[in-house]
Formats: sequence, C-alpha cells, structure tokens
Amino acid sequence: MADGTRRPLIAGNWKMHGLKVPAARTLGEIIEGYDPALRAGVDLLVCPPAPLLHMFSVVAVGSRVAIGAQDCHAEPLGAFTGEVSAEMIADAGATMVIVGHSERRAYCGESDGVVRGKALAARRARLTPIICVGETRQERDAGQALEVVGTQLFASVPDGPCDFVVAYEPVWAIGTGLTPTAQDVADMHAFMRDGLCKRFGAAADGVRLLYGGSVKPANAGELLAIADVDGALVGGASLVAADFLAIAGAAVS
Ligand SMILES: O=C[C@H](O)COP(=O)(O)O
Repeated sequence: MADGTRRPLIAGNWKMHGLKVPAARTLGEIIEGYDPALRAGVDLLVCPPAPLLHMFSVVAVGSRVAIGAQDCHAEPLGAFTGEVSAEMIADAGATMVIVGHSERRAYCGESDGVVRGKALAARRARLTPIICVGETRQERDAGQALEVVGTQLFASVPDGPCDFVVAYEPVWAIGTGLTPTAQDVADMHAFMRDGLCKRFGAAADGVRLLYGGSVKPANAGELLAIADVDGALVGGASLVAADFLAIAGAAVS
C-alpha cells in the first residue's frame, strides 16, 4: 500500500492489442469511469501500442488519464529502422514509458545496460520511465529471486534523480493467473525499497514500486494492500475498462 506520500498508480500495458475503433471505445470507457472518487486517490495510465499514442493523447486531454508507451529506443533519432525514440513518444503527447519489460528482455535480448540507456532516454525526453524487473520461475525455485531482481534493479536504474517508477513483475506470473504469495511480494518490495534507499538516500522514499503479473479485480485488493506496493502494472485485465477501473478502485478502498 502506498504510504500516503506516494500516490498509487495503476498502469495498463495493452501490449500488442488494439485497433483504433475498439481501442478508442475502451479508452473512452476508462476516461468516463475515472470519476472524482478515483481521481482523488489514484493515478491512471494507459499504454497502448505505438500507432495509437497520438490519438490516445488527444482523446485523453483534460481527463487526467495519462498515456504512456511500451518501449523506446535509447537514441533520439537516427538510422534505426522500426524504432521509436523517447522524443517521438513525448511529441505524440505521452508522459510515461515502460522500459525493460520481461517480454522485451526475453524476445529482444535487452540487457540491463540497454534498459538503463532507455531509462536515460526517457529522462532526456522528460518522460517518466517505468523500469521493469523480475525473476523467472527457475530463478525463484532456486532461491535466487532477491539476488536476480537486486542485480537487475541496480544495473537498470540510472544514477541521478529519483524520477522513475519501478515495476516488479515475476516472469512466471505474467499472463498465467499465478501470483506470488503476499509475503513474497512484501519481501521483494521491501528489498527493492531498501536497495534504492541505500543508493539514493531519502529521495528513494518517493519512488513508486508497482507489482505486475496476473493482477485482476479479484486479487487487486490483497496485492495493493501490501506494504510498499504503490500500484500495479496490469496486462490482460487492462484491456477491459470495467476490470481496469475495478483494479483502480481497489487502490483507493
Ligand atoms: O505489463 C504487464 C504485465 O506483463 C502483466 O501482464 P498480465 O496482467 O496479463 O499478467
């Protein structure tokens, strides 16, 4: 649970889902459902596929629903066919960007160093990076979860100001319906907070630590009540406005 100084953030990662007409309808439902009670207590972020960023940013103007991207390139421009820079994302109207998602680490071979470069690019473009970390099932079963996440966190987060969000997403919990125990989530978030505070000092108290991996309306209350869980990074359930809003509701109840 956010400690009162950290406003909860519920972020929806739509991954590679969304054609413009149904996607705009879903965004409209989210905006409509982000009522004063929710607005008073929780931040909402929707991260659609890149081709929808500009349209979403225009539709969301004045709604206080933030729009974010799912990835960015480290360089501001250049001969990088198919890539999108942080500056382009900001120019499209987005304010945040996910970096280092485990799907990109696994399928695109992104190392901690690459992720750190993307987080720095986000800072350069005045975007807030959401830096993702998380262990595999094999690593957890081997008792290495804290060590693996600690290493990822240290190497993926750039030096400088605490202008980032961290998302802890156990790889084995993503899209599987499985979640860690509340105690395991609490231990990991306390460990991450401690590591950030040792490195950055008191400023790290303001960093929001999200949990991600099979967050649904049915389990959001329990997960969001855990100490040092300041919100959620939601995949599948963020594609349904009612489910996404119900998860946001759990952050304020
Ligand atoms: O970025 C979101 C995560 O990968 C979680 O996805 P999920 O909620 O579908 O498990």
